[in-house]
Amino acid sequence: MASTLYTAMFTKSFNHVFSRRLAFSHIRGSLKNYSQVYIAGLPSFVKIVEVGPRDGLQNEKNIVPTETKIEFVNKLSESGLSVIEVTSFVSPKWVPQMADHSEVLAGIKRYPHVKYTALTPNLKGFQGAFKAGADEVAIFGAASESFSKKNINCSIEESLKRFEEVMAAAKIANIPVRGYVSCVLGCPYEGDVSAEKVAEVAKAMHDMGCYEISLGDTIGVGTPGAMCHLISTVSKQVPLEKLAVHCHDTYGQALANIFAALQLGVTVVDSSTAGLGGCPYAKGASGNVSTEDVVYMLHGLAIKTGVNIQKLIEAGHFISSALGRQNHSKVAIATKSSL
Ligand SMILES: CC(C)(COP(=O)([O-])OP(=O)([O-])OC[C@H]1O[C@@H](n2cnc3c(N)ncnc32)[C@H](O)[C@@H]1OP(=O)([O-])[O-])[C@@H](O)C(=O)NCCC(=O)NCCSC(=O)C[C@@](C)(O)CC(=O)[O-]
Repeated sequence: MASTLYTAMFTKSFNHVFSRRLAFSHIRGSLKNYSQVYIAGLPSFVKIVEVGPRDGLQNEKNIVPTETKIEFVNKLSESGLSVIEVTSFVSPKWVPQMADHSEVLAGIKRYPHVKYTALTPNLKGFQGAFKAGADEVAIFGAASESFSKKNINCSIEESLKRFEEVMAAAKIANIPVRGYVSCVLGCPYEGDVSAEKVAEVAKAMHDMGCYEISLGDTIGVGTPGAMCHLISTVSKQVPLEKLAVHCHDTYGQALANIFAALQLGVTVVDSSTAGLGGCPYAKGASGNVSTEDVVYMLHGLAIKTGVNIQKLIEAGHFISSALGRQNHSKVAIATKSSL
């Protein structure tokens, strides 16, 4: 079924329902004159959820100074992103890097076009995030029992009970809640994860009131076919317009997987500037797909994002140099070397 749908969409695309918007020749390294080609069936706008300050930094061994985190978030805000996941209110014993969550939220410049969000695994986390002024929070579960246990120290069922408490408090406080499901295309401990299990957990989180469900390929093992099967299966339980994809790029499949999801109607993509990241409880997981590369692809497909890619690249170079790391965005590397 998934493959039929996918083939149908591809055929439709290649039956030219694609057209060139700007016929400028592509100049390597240029961010202004790339060709824009519109392909039918793709959305006209994609919302980017920037997770660099949280997912990107949480795995850093050395504690990143709070001032650096604040400056990174401010630079990201200036790029036009509409959602920035700033930090997480988790146990500092589990993830010491996020222990300065409240200071970071207090120190950033707030732009009216940006929603500043935080991860909250339980009621204690929610209370902290609310007090610190997070605009939204996210609960995070998994489709794999072993990962749930390693990541948040409870079973899937127990996690859903904890999330109910967060949902109830968030409802009273009028704070929107996003839901993550991890290990949607594979688990570092269990291997294959069934799309039906993902759909079950996603439905539970949607039913309890999450306004959006982000499907996390935590260890980046998925391929476009698996992504199509996943989206087709989950969208039978959760409306397509409520789904987001969150792809790590461990096997270099992230952009292809995102493209596949867009073709099936997904319009929300999580990504991390400079391709930072990895989950401390997912051995072998590399960074998220880089926001610069996602935005470059989307703009090349004539899909609007509201993001100024040049400013994003600057934010990526800033954080990479602050961390003393190679920038993992191919677009950032290409444009830097061409200057
Ligand atoms: C969930 C817990 C807290 C359970 O951890 P626990 O040890 O089972 O918690 P507990 O309820 O038994 O409490 C133990 C201690 O932790 C404290 N505590 C309890 N809750 C909090 C809190 N919110 N903030 C601060 N402290 C907290 C609590 O007060 C107590 O303190 P003590 O009395 O020992 O001094 C722990 O497992 C945890 O913090 N896990 C977080 C792990 C994490 O952050 N992982 C990375 C994010 S998920 C991810 O990256 C995947 C994602 C979202 O990006 C999508 C994808 O890629 O797939």
